[in-house]
Amino acid sequence: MSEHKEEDETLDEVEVSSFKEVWHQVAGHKDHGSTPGFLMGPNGRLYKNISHDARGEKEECFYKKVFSDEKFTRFRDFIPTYYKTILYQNVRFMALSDACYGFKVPCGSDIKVGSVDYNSQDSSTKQEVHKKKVLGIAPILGFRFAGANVYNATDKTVQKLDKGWGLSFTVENAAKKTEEYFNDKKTIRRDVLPSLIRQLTDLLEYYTQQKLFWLCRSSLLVVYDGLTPEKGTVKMIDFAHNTTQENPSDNTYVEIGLRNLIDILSHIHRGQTAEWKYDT
Ligand SMILES: Nc1ncnc2c1ncn2[C@@H]1O[C@H](COP(=O)(O)OP(=O)(O)OP(=O)(O)O)[C@@H](O)[C@H]1O
Ligand SMILES: O=P(O)(O)O[C@@H]1[C@H](O)[C@H](O)[C@@H](OP(=O)(O)O)[C@H](OP(=O)(O)O)[C@H]1O
Repeated sequence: MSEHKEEDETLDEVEVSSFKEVWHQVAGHKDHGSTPGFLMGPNGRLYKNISHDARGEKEECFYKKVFSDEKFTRFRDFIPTYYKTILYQNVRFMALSDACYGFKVPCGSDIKVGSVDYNSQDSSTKQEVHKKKVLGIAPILGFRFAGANVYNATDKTVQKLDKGWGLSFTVENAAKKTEEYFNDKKTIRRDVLPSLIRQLTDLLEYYTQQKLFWLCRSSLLVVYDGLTPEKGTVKMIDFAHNTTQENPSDNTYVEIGLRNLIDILSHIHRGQTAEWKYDT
């Protein structure tokens, strides 16, 4: 459990009284023991609990670095905005922009990117856990869905596609499975794809040319609106395991995932899901 810091801000009554449970959370820790993993605040802010262990503090350091060092200016476009760290009921939370803010029905998916799920900074036990874990096709495709929310336009409900769904992907069915995330039971939401593909392509271009950091176990948070045509956003989240560049080939792990995801989304957009083949 990390100590609170002098610069942590306490919140006023108005801000605290507007805290709500995060109903659109897709994956990740819902809580850390008796404290919530996330809280939803006013004005499109999301508060992430960083008091649980060293991972929280490491992620906070990364956000603080990105939002203070101008070398990272371009990267800021691809991640939630970090505002401040606050202390609430003796627990530290980072105040971030909520990627789902302004969406009528946010259909979010949490896509872990990278063909490896551990790095040299993980303890040997953690490395072993991740090596042994059955992660389906992630090592081949470079991405896996940790979960997704999809709007069902027929009965007007939001359906959860869980971790089991993400692990049921194979190299043969990956495009068809990904398409399920865009299927609202009336139509395949191809209208949202050009914007999502463009944002992913921009991120890929940035990530492959930068030499500042390497991400491990980070996710793409892809969100489109279940009700509004063409509305979608992509943000990279979860930075507890970033490292500075150790080996020039390390960034290719994430690059592979981004390339394959963009390729699959492009096939879905063209209505060519059946033709998609893993390009070895
Ligand atoms: N800035 C954000 N805007 C909207 N939703 C977010 C944001 N950050 C996180 N979330 C939601 O919370 C979920 C978990 O986020 P995150 O991966 O940061 O948490 P975590 O507990 O560190 O995850 P893990 O268990 O994978 O380490 C995401 O899948 C997403 O639904
Ligand atoms: O996606 P899955 O299969 O649920 O696996 C989890 C995922 O790899 C998280 O990224 C990881 O948290 P960190 O990245 O913060 O280490 C968590 O570790 P944990 O169980 O030790 O929290 C894993 O259980």
